[in-house]
Amino acid sequence: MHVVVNAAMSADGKLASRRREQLAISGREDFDRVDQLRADSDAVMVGVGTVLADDPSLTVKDADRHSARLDRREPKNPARVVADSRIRTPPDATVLDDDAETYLLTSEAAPTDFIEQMEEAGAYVLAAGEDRVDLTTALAKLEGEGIERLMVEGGGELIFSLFEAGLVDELRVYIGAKVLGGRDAPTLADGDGFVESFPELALESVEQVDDGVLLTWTVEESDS
Ligand SMILES: NC(=O)c1ccc[n+]([C@@H]2O[C@H](COP(=O)([O-])OP(=O)(O)OC[C@H]3O[C@@H](n4cnc5c(N)ncnc54)[C@H](O)[C@@H]3O)[C@@H](O)[C@H]2O)c1
Ligand SMILES: Nc1nc(=O)c(N)c(NC[C@H](O)[C@H](O)[C@H](O)COP(=O)(O)O)[nH]1
Repeated sequence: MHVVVNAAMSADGKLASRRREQLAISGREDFDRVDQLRADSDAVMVGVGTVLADDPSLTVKDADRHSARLDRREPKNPARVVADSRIRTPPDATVLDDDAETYLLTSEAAPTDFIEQMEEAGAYVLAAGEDRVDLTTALAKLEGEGIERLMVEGGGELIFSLFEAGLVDELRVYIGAKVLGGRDAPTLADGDGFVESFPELALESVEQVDDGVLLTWTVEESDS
């Protein structure tokens, strides 16, 4: 599986303000690029923190253009994937609508009645890990479902865990022309933070997009 993390951050490294509300950091051209990346992916993944904060749809917005470009007869949305250890996704969340398939990655700690509720809403529930989603096992299960190209849209907790597990192949960061501040505002990689060995990146490209910059990095193999 090829895993691309894509996120937009402010000039001071924040994914959102301290209120954790949906906030456009990207401009139009960058949102178009994200739409294309979604269209080119088999699935788009977020953590449940992003579902609770933004209620995203994670669908392709300009489906006609991308299906023509990809020579598809019918427009097709990528699957949606939510990392949600104990199932906090609300039953009326937009990611559970009929516009795309949705996989909910949970742990053994997820209550059975919540699992049933999600399945009734049409989601495929995959359990991996005891208290928290074991991302290595969960992504292997997704690969078994035919997902080869996975795009991760955040947030910072999920992105940190994916780096920690050594699962990220590529990082695309759009840096927008805003300063958000806030010591508790989410950043690109939150979690507990690394202290001894740090994921190393190789810069592939630097590009001006809108009034910001798009950085594309590949992730170096770790020695450990
Ligand atoms: N600017 C951007 O590109 C962008 C993208 C996505 C989200 N955001 C913002 O980020 C914020 C949400 O980010 P967040 O960090 O709070 O939440 P998140 O989306 O990273 O979700 C974290 C949650 O996922 C669940 N989870 C399950 N297994 C996990 C694992 N192994 N590791 C980590 N988490 C696991 C946990 O319940 C955890 O609390 C919102 O403010 C949203 O607007 C911004
Ligand atoms: N690329 C990007 N630029 C931004 O400025 C921004 N705020 C996000 N945020 C990502 C987050 O995951 C959002 O929740 C989804 O981008 C919403 O997706 P929908 O439009 O509902 O499909 N992403």
